[in-house]
Amino acid sequence: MEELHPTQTIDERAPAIQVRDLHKSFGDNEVLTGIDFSVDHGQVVCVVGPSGSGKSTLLRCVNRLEEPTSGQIFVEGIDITDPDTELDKVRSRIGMVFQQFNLFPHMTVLRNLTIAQQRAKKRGKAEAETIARENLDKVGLADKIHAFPAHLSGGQQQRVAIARALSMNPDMMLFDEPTSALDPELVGDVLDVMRALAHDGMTMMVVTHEMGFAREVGDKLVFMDGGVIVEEGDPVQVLNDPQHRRTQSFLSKVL
Ligand SMILES: Nc1ncnc2c1ncn2[C@@H]1O[C@H](COP(=O)(O)OP(=O)(O)OP(=O)(O)O)[C@@H](O)[C@H]1O
Repeated sequence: MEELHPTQTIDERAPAIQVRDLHKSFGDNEVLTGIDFSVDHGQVVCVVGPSGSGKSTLLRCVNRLEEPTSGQIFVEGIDITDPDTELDKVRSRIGMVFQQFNLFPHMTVLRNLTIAQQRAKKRGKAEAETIARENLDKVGLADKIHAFPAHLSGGQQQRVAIARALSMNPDMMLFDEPTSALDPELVGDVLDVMRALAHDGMTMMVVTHEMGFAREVGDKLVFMDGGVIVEEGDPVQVLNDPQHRRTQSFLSKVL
């Protein structure tokens, strides 16, 4: 039997995500300047910080949409910065939801959910459609299966994007400002879906300024500024305890 390289083996006891001394530069602009943190299985970690502080870059490094300049990132014990790691296998364990939904506009909702399953997971059409229907039901959009994205509200499109990510059976989900592009009245439905996922035990890393969500389901609140984590802790404590005044001062300006 082929021997596995140690860093290629999933370690169930390891944190879901562990980041060590992560640096990322674009040219001579160092955007992440030494990030250390971890996310345990089933935890919900919310990330806040000013525009340009590196929040999206951090998420994008975790699923290797960006290549770190230095440092290490372990996903379930696998070092994804190791050149020997098969990135596609690790990426398939991580679902990502973007601010702008990123649905294919020329495809129906159903096709948006089946295409990656068929291509990346090699599922047959019938199986992919069954899984798609289950996940659309979960986000309350079973009746929109044949609609095109342009005929849905922003909130509905984002719920389709969440259902699409779930259809790949991820172990964890990364959300990059999932409600920032939505009209205020549509935010609640998306947050309800995310709350339900959190209650089901999904491991989640969420860039968001929705502090009601962080308080209610977040296990950790991380404040980034200038490419580093400035403060972190239990959301209720970070939001109330004077010790975390830098996070509070930032939030008081943006909320
Ligand atoms: N592909 C890229 N090429 C060059 N610079 C980039 C790239 N991506 C991000 N940056 C720069 O990195 C810095 C951090 O960007 P990032 O998007 O991670 O911040 P952010 O905290 O998520 O901001 P926002 O809240 O506005 O989305 C910014 O100065 C940005 O211009």
